[in-house]
Amino acid sequence: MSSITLALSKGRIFEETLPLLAAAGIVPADNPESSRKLIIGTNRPDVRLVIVRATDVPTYVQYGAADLGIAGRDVLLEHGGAGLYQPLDLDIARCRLCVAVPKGFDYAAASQPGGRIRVATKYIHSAKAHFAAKGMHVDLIKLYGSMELAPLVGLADAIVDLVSTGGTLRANNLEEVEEIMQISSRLVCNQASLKLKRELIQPVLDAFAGAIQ
Ligand SMILES: Nc1ncnc2c1ncn2[C@@H]1O[C@H](COP(=O)(O)OP(=O)(O)OP(=O)(O)O)[C@@H](O)[C@H]1O
Ligand SMILES: O=P(O)(O)OC[C@H]1O[C@H](OP(=O)(O)OP(=O)(O)O)[C@H](O)[C@@H]1O
Repeated sequence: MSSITLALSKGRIFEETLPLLAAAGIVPADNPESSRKLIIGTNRPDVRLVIVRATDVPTYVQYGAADLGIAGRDVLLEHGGAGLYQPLDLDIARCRLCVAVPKGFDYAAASQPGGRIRVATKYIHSAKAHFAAKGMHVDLIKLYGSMELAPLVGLADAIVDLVSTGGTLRANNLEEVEEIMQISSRLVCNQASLKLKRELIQPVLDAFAGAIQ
């Protein structure tokens, strides 16, 4: 019997995907927050979930280890999207990619064409494209977490990071100075899977599309 595998990350994406899965008649058998299982069955024998790191979702789908996945636009832009069909913006995990600096830092002066600053980020590709379009010279420092700390301890002048409520910036005396793009999560599909397993995948795509508010 043919079956489909959906790659999801724990936390907000899993939580916000549950109603979409429900609309497709799919109910996970375990909660990844409490279970250590990495492969989670569902009420449907032909659908299973694999729980992976948010940044690994596109890779699992690209290589066909998962047929479908849900990943943020931020993650997809860094991955590049090779081999992935992106049929749906699910409008979940909404936030924005921003430039932020310590309060009082004169970003307007530093960001004049020809200006040079040091920027810490996990989003090297998107940051590079943004600053290149502004004609700024930027030394990018790759971090994997807690970007907000970098300007506070002299590692960088600015950060490029995700902002939602702005609470993390405020708590660390930082301010947003530029929005780079709006972010939400998308459904991605392995291109070969879509051809070979269309009869299983299409109803899931249709149910998700119908459930997006
Ligand atoms: N504060 C936020 N509010 C809303 N959506 C967010 C927020 N932070 C991140 N996201 C979105 O949710 C996705 C998953 O974020 P999550 O925090 O679960 O993983 P992560 O910790 O960024 O990734 P990794 O585990 O690979 O380091 C991000 O790629 C982004 O698109
Ligand atoms: O504007 P806010 O509402 O404060 O959200 C912004 C924070 O959210 C994200 O981190 P996340 O919550 O994913 O942190 P974690 O990965 O450490 O859980 C992002 O990297 C910011 O630090």
